[in-house]
Amino acid sequence: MKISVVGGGYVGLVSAVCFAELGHSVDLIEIDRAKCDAINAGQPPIYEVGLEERLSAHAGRNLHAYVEYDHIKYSDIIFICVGTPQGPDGHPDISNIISASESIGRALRDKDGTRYHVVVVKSTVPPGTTERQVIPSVLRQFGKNNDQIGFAVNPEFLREGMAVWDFLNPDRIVIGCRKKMDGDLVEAAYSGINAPVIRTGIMAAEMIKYASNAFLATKISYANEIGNICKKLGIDVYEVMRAVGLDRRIGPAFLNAGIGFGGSCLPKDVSALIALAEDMGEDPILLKSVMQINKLQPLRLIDLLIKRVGHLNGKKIAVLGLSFKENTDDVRESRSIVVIKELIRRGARVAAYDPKANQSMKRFLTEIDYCSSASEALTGADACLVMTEWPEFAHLDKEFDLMKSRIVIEGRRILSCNDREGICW
Ligand SMILES: NC(=O)C1=CN([C@@H]2O[C@H](COP(=O)(O)OP(=O)(O)OC[C@H]3O[C@@H](n4cnc5c(N)ncnc54)[C@H](O)[C@@H]3O)[C@@H](O)[C@H]2O)C=CC1
Ligand SMILES: O=C(O)[C@H]1O[C@H](OP(=O)(O)OP(=O)(O)OC[C@H]2O[C@@H](n3ccc(=O)[nH]c3=O)[C@H](O)[C@@H]2O)[C@H](O)[C@@H](O)[C@@H]1O
Repeated sequence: MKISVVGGGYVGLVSAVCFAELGHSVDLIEIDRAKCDAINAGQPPIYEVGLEERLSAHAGRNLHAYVEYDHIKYSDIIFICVGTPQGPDGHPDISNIISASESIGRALRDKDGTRYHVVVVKSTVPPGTTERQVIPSVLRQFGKNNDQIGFAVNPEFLREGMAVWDFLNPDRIVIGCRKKMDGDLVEAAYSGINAPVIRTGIMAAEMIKYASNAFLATKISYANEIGNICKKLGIDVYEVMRAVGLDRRIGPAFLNAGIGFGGSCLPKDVSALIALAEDMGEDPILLKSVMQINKLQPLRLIDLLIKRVGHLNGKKIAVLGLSFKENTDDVRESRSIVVIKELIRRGARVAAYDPKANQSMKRFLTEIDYCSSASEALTGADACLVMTEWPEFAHLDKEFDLMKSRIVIEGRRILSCNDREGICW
């Protein structure tokens, strides 16, 4: 099949590479020329496990990146994967979606012949967006026989850090469409992947994505609330949740308590669902509490730190982990940003280290020392905060002896050292 993917970020680039891996011929449209050039050179502009090898195997062969939209007229399917960042009022900003839709409509207007195309929204968009915004934007620009274009929604469920594996091994593939043949075409793009395919209407597919992310966020805030109660009682919440998660009706995933959820999606998508509900006169009490717990959780870490070291003015605090989770260089909505800002506000000197995300964090925080190893950050530190579950942090132990005093607080549980002297969470 000929497939176009619009947007070469975490979702777009991973989807493009994986569709190429499945044997399709893929054109990727990315408006950022530097990213586009890097992709054509086989260099992913983002870090994802397994992405670089696969991209270099397909770039210039059955995967080509372009800044212009011209090539999409040869595609059977066009996946929209542009960003939908959070807007100021909680609603997502869908301006990239509208501009991509208009560009698609314009590019298809110039096509010859009667090739049929399905435009598929893979980006996360509020229910109603495809029907009310995407379809009219494409068709207005296309301006010809509407029978030549179909539409579908195919939300993406990959996790950063596991993106390639998740794309190729999904728990389910959700396809929402009006016409059966449009969904059949999208389904054919995934042939070779073994997963249940759920066929729905367009709005239900959009909603499935929000309902899934909101539920994951709810599990985390629930674990954090139980964790906060456990802490007061001197109980280990990890021990509790391990047993709770063995109930098959609950499941073990997403019950790790700590500093809360970050990233470009869970906070944004829960906020979008809250805004959507409020637009319709609903008061989404549960979802608002999920966000409230998540907002307060990183500040509890600072309280704990102050209890251990007293005031922070002039103290050196080592921060291990800057990305919002392990195995990614993405720092969007990372809990480390909130925590570091609070440390700085209280006069602390911050020495930070991340295996992959030092560079990306430099765009958000300039007033801290970026270190090239955990040992460098720990040397002479008054205390250490472990913020991300990077596997390389699991084995830290004697490195903590480089500190002025061995005060280590785990914002996320990762350390496996035998000597837990001075370590708490
Ligand atoms: N990051 C993730 O793990 C996941 C994200 N999603 C959703 O997928 C969508 C994309 O997310 P990310 O890949 O993280 O975003 P991103 O910000 O990493 O990438 C978006 C890319 O689209 C490009 N772009 C913007 N406007 C464009 C246009 N008009 N034409 C061509 N390219 C354009 C940007 O330059 C950027 O490279 C969002 O709706 C997000 O909520 C869904 C599942 C997982
Ligand atoms: O829509 C999206 O963008 C994606 O959002 C999340 O994926 P992602 O944000 O990449 O990462 P997660 O593994 O979900 O972690 C999100 C945050 O929650 C935190 N988390 C996760 C699990 C847990 O038990 N506790 C916890 O605090 C992580 O450390 C991280 O900060 C979802 O897991 C994906 O299914 C979805 O496709």
